[in-house]
Amino acid sequence: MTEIGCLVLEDGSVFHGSALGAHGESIGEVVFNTAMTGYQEILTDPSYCKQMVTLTYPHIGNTGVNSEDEESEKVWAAGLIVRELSPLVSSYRSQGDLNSYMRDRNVVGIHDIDTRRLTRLLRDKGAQRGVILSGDALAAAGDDLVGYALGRIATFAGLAGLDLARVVSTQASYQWHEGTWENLKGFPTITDRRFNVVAYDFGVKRNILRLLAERGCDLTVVPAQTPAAEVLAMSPDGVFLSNGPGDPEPCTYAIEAVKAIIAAGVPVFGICLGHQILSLASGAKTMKMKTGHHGANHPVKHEAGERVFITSQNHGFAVDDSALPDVLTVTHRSLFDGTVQGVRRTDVKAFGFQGHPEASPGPHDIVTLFDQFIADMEAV
Ligand SMILES: NC(=O)CC[C@H](N)C(=O)O
Repeated sequence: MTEIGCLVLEDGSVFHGSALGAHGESIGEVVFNTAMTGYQEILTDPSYCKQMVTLTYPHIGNTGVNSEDEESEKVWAAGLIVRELSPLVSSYRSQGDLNSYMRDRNVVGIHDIDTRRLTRLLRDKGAQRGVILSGDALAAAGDDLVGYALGRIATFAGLAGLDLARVVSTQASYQWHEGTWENLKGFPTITDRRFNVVAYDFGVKRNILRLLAERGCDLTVVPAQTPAAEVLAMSPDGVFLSNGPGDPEPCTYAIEAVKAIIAAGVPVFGICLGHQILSLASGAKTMKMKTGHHGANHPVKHEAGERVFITSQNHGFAVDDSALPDVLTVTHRSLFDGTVQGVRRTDVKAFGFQGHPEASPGPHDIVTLFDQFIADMEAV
């Protein structure tokens, strides 16, 4: 039997639908993602911690779920919001269905709601805090659904000022030598290891580590709060700064560490939160965006080459264009809103990209940024 579910936003809007996954309550920032595929990679992307993702693509779940498409060890998204859940699963890779997958992992979601109305609202008003309620948690609202829901939403102050990188980060260092997935073969172990690379885990996605390993990086993944001295003691050829959730500004431990690593002349490459932390360590400022960028179809222009790349994106903060230090050059810009998408230091070999060159899900247009990091390490 289908159970009802409700989504209520901080502006008081109510969406009635059906419960998806676990029944209960989930609170977070509601965003929309325009990717047509990759719901499992999206759910397991640690950068979605404390966010509930609305998928604008209307028909979700038809390829099921499988153990190879996990981008981390668990689901981090606070919830999933879907128009229509596919009643059938059909893929040779499928090992289960999305509804059971979410239920088994205690992830609350909602489907059968008008995601176009919701997306237009988010586009006009900006990302909203919200709550999904179903089962006993919905019954607890009694006759005053909106009043009750607004009270629950008020317990979450939003993402601005929130340091989540150290919350999602690994607790202990580990080595990574796995390459990217190959059809019918799975994940190869990479034995060609030419570069000693330390990767800061602020919420890293596995496909990033795989693409680095495949290019000859012998990876040591370290916790978010690892001091620079510990990293430099490993004599790395390069340091990678991962993606991650929350606001980059309160990650002062990481900003300080990156300053020291740059001062030591070690090449640095940052993706998304890592790009923001590199920028902050270089004297830039970051800001919260209205809706952020979440999708797999975002055009980004390479400033010098005049080339346009279609990219994967997932961020709600951005580097502030109006306050850039002299040591940073803007290398890429979003063609949607002109925001900064890439930076490079003018004095040392360090660069960052706001989007997701590893895709997963998304187009592979800009995967060459990983080669750029290798070239930087070779040039030092
Ligand atoms: N994917 C990411 O690394 C996201 C970075 C940061 N949490 C933001 O929302 O902007």
